[in-house]
Amino acid sequence: MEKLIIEGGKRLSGKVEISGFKNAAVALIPAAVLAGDVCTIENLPSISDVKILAKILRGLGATVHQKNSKVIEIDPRNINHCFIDYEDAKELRASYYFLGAALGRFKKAKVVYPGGCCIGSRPIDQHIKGFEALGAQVNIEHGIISVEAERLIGTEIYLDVVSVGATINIMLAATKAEGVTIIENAAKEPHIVDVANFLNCMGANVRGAGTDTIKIEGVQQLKGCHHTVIPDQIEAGTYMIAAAATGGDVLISNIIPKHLEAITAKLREMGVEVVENGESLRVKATKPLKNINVKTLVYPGFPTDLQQPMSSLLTIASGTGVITETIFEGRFKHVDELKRMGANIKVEGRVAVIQGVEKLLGAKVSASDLRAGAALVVAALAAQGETEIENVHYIHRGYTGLCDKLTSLGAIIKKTY
Ligand SMILES: CC(=O)N[C@H]1[C@@H](OP(=O)(O)OP(=O)(O)OC[C@H]2O[C@@H](n3ccc(=O)[nH]c3=O)[C@H](O)[C@@H]2O)O[C@H](CO)[C@@H](O)[C@@H]1O
Ligand SMILES: C=C(OP(=O)(O)O)C(=O)O
Repeated sequence: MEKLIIEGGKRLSGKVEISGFKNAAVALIPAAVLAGDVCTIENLPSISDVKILAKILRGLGATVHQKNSKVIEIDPRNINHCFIDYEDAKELRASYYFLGAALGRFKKAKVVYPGGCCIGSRPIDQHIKGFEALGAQVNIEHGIISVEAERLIGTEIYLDVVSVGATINIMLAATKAEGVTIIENAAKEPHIVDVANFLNCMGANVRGAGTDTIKIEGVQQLKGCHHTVIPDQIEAGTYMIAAAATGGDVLISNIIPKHLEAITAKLREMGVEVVENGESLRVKATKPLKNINVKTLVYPGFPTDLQQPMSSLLTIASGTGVITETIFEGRFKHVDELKRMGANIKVEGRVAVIQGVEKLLGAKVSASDLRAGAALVVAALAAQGETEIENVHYIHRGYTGLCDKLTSLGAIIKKTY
């Protein structure tokens, strides 16, 4: 089993280029099922979630050509069914996007209940509500979600909770429904816009993505297209936090600064210098940092996916900080691991109270999920001595070339097996 060994206490400096957004890429690949011709997707991250989705597509009959580590060509024309079994579906959350895409194209699909990070209960009732409103029958038996419709008819769907996954899934299915679908209380995350742009590039008619009302006018046929994935705001935020945690000076390039406003604002509140320059940000930190309060919210609020790395930074800031996790009730599993490194954190329900300590000390720790892994990497980079991180496969779900990127910034990090 792969482990990361990090010798902490090295100041990060230099330039790091951000890869394509995991959460956009993992929706775009299933969305290609809807296309009537070849789709080329560029700036893909090199992560295990993308590899699994490509494998699933091949299993369904698509021709998938990985032109290089960042570019994939998908010809979905030979797909004639959609059944995704436990072995594939359990590996990641985004397997649920095949439900919406295949429902749009074939009017039916079967996908085993999705996996993904174990960070709370993660129901999919809003996806189901949307599919049913469009006219589909949904059954869940033996862990398999089956959706089937004679016709999909556009309608108005109000989401009871703001859900990224439900917004995208309904958008995918509605793209080929008859008439107009309106999603109210839609999620506004940047990847919703990226998926809408991809669909529109194929000939769909999706308007309002990025606002809380999305209007989709169904079309009969979609074509192939070229699309470039937007930069990964969570990867960028993780490097910004890592730079701050090591008192570093790092240029984060290939980003959209607008997508990073919440993290930029919070780092500045801590005393970190963040300077925006076109498609890059320079993050410069001098210790000690001031502790702050952070509350996770839907976009444009502070992203839950950065809450765990951010909590590592708060452990070494002076004073007391409070983290309130409003999206996923189980997203504090990394806390016990941070405590092994000397962090002073008390969790009650959805709130973590963090009393900053002078330093963290390297220890043996284990990642429980993707961003817990990122949080432990941040803590290890800042800690005194050596940290050994287990369960690194979670980190590979979402970070392209983490070791190489960190090494180029001056970190001392190696893999062992
Ligand atoms: C592959 C992907 O893009 N994953 C992201 C996506 O996950 P995911 O799409 O699973 O997250 P959602 O936005 O759907 O979840 C937000 C909240 O809504 C709840 N909910 C969701 C759907 C539903 O049908 N019913 C319901 O109650 C969830 O339990 C959660 O409390 O958005 C999350 C929130 O930004 C991110 O942390 C994940 O990284
Ligand atoms: C929770 C995450 O991913 P997923 O939804 O794919 O489990 C994440 O990217 O932080």
